[in-house]
Parts: sequence; structure tokens; C-alpha cells
Amino acid sequence: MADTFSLQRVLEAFRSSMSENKEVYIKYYIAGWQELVSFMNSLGNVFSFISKDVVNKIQILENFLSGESGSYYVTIQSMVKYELENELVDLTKRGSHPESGCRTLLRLHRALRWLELFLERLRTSTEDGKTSVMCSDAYNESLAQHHPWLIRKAVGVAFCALPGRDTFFDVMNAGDHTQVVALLGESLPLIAEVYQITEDLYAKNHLLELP
Ligand SMILES: CCCCCCCCCCCCC/C=C/[C@@H](O)[C@H](COP(=O)(O)O)NC(=O)CCCCCCCCCCCCCCC
Repeated sequence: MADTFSLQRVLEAFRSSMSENKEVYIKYYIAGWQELVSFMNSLGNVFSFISKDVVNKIQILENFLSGESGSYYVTIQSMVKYELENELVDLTKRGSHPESGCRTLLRLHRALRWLELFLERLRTSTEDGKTSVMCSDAYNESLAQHHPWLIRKAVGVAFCALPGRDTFFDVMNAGDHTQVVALLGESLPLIAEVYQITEDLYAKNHLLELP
């Protein structure tokens, strides 16, 4: 896979992640995240503390997927069932399963909501829109609630280093601005659907606050 980012590949990954009966394939879900990491890396070193955390979480899930219980980790649904039935999840405080698939994926899931909110702002922004403001508004509405003060501060600093809207659109590698906006319009319902399916599954199983 080429190491330049393309929004199209993110879209394809999240599209492939949904099975016919609306289960979510972990393999493609993390492929989508991998693409987003390469986008972040192309923005510069200020973001490396963020991308390192994502890479680490992708790796945890990949290890489950390629491990001896890999067949239980094919979809988010099968993972939740397997880990809960076998008591492989720390439900109230971190203990013997600090890196369960369920809690690891929950972190990415929360970040997916940030992504959805941010991309929607980007899509509907005008030429004078500031990416740093779009990013931090989306962040405050989502992920920030789950982050301690110190992380929120560091994230705030990183946002200030974000390139402007024009550069952002160019780095997405999806043609001219009109085409990027169109592709965003196509991607967002998909991302929103993957998010909602996961959200409902986690809510049903009381997993939304995993430590
Ligand atoms: C494009 C600019 C990137 C801005 C990123 C904004 C999101 C801010 C996330 C800040 C994460 C800070 C790093 C630390 C995280 C962890 O403490 C924390 C908790 O983990 P733990 O319970 O294991 O300790 N981790 C998390 O919450 C997961 C964070 C995942 C962040 C994902 C950010 C994805 C950015 C993708 C950029 C794509 C831009 C759009 C291009 C089309």
C-alpha cells in the first residue's frame, strides 16, 4: 500500500468493514485507522504522540486477530461476545485484562465520533474556515470528555499546528476542493453508520465506560 494518504482509501476501508448483516469487520476497521495514521504522519511530528497511541491500539487488535483466538476477533460483534463470555474484559477497573479488545476498540470508537464531527465541519466549511477551530470544537464535543486535563492541553497545542483548510484539502489527495467535498459527503454516512452500529452494540452490553 502506498504511504501517501488518500481519503478514498479511508472510505473504502470503512465501506468494506460493514458486512451484509451489519456486523463490523475488525480487519477493515483498523485498516481505516491505519490510513488515518498515515494522514496524521504527513502533517508533522507534533502529532506523533497521537498517532503513536493509535498505532499501539491498532497493534493490540491486530495481535488478537492473528493470534490463536483470531477467529473470535473477526467482527466487533464476535469479539464482544467472546470476550464477555470468557470474562476477558475489565468491567469496572483495570485489572487482569488491561488491554482487552473491547476497551481498546472503545478508544478508537470514541475517536471515530471525533472524526465524524470534524469531517462534517470541514465539509460544510467556507474558505475562511479555520481547521484548528473545527478540530477543537469537534474534540470538545466528543473525545475531550474522556481525556484528563494534561492530554486535553497537549491536544490543544497540537491543534494550533494544524495546516490551513487549503493544505488540508490538498493532503487528502482526492482531487480539487469540490471533489473532496463530494467525497466527504459520500464518506460521512458510512462512518456514521459504523459508529452507530458499534455504539448500539456497546450500549446494549454496558461497555461504554470501560476503564
Ligand atoms: C488531523 C489532526 C489530528 C487531530 C487529532 C484529534 C484527536 C485528538 C486525540 C488525542 C489523543 C491524545 C493521545 C492520547 C490518548 C490516550 O490517552 C487515549 C486513551 O487511551 P488509554 O485509555 O489507552 O490511555 N487514547 C485515545 O483516546 C485514542 C485517541 C485516538 C486519536 C485519534 C486521532 C485520529 C486522527 C485522524 C486524523 C485524520 C484527519 C482527517 C483526515 C481525513
